[in-house]
Amino acid sequence: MSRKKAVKGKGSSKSPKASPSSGREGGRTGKGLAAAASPSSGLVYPSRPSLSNSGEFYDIAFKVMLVGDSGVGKTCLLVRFKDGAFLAGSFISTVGIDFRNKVMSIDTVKVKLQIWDTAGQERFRSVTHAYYRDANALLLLYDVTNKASFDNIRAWLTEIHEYAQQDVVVMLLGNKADSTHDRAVKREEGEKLAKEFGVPFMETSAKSGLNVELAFTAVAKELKHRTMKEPDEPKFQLKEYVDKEMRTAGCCRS
Ligand SMILES: Nc1nc2c(ncn2[C@@H]2O[C@H](COP(=O)(O)OP(=O)(O)OP(=O)(O)O)[C@@H](O)[C@H]2O)c(=O)[nH]1
Ligand SMILES: [Mg+2]
Repeated sequence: MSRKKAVKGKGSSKSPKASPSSGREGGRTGKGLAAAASPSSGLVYPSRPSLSNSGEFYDIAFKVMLVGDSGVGKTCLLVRFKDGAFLAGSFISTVGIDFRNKVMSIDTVKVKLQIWDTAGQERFRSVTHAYYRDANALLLLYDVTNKASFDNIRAWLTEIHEYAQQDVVVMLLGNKADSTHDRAVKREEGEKLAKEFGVPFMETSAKSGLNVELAFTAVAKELKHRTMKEPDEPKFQLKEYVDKEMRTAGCCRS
């Protein structure tokens, strides 16, 4: 993780050039705009808390990207996490790239996640590539009711290795776990694939909220520990944390 792009102070957060200056904390970039924008690192090391656009103070910030095939539920997962709601009804495919911010309390630290919602459609792939290098974490989604989206995970991981930072945090999420009747991918298959690639895994549901908070919290904890770890503090074990949290909650929590 690069520390060089430190940003300090109110309103100076290095948002991508295409980000809005007012209104809701998020923005959308169309294809051309996104390709022209130079996405900056979301990492912030202020000596005192910074103020996010929504008026919330935070101590440290990271960029998280949602990736995976079109229709797997990336936008819905983000909306569930940010607003606690589910976007039911017709499917509106993301165009280009979009982002929302959320400040979380991790231990005693305010962690701002700048969450980039990418378009899964093939035609936007070059836009997504431009953003990989600044991502601190990637949530890679497939849809448990769509086998093809699961089969494509290997290709996504190849792409991640090609474009993302070497130490990027990657977590595999099998979304739409609420759709028990339409399930096409067993949980064990997801677990096996994640094990093969050495990444943490959980099933989620943007509809029910299952594990949504946990997925983002786990990533935020990992990033915060990497950055602020005391010399004598043991290394945070992301996979162990996820496994323990899921066991404690009987595998299913919202
Ligand atoms: N049952 C169920 N449906 C979901 C869930 N998450 C998303 N959906 C539905 O799946 C469809 C696609 O969701 P989106 O979040 O727009 O998918 P996306 O990954 O953002 O797609 P792109 O923007 O094209 O990359 C929508 O009709 C959602 O209502 C879920 O957890 N459970
Ligand atoms: Mg979308």
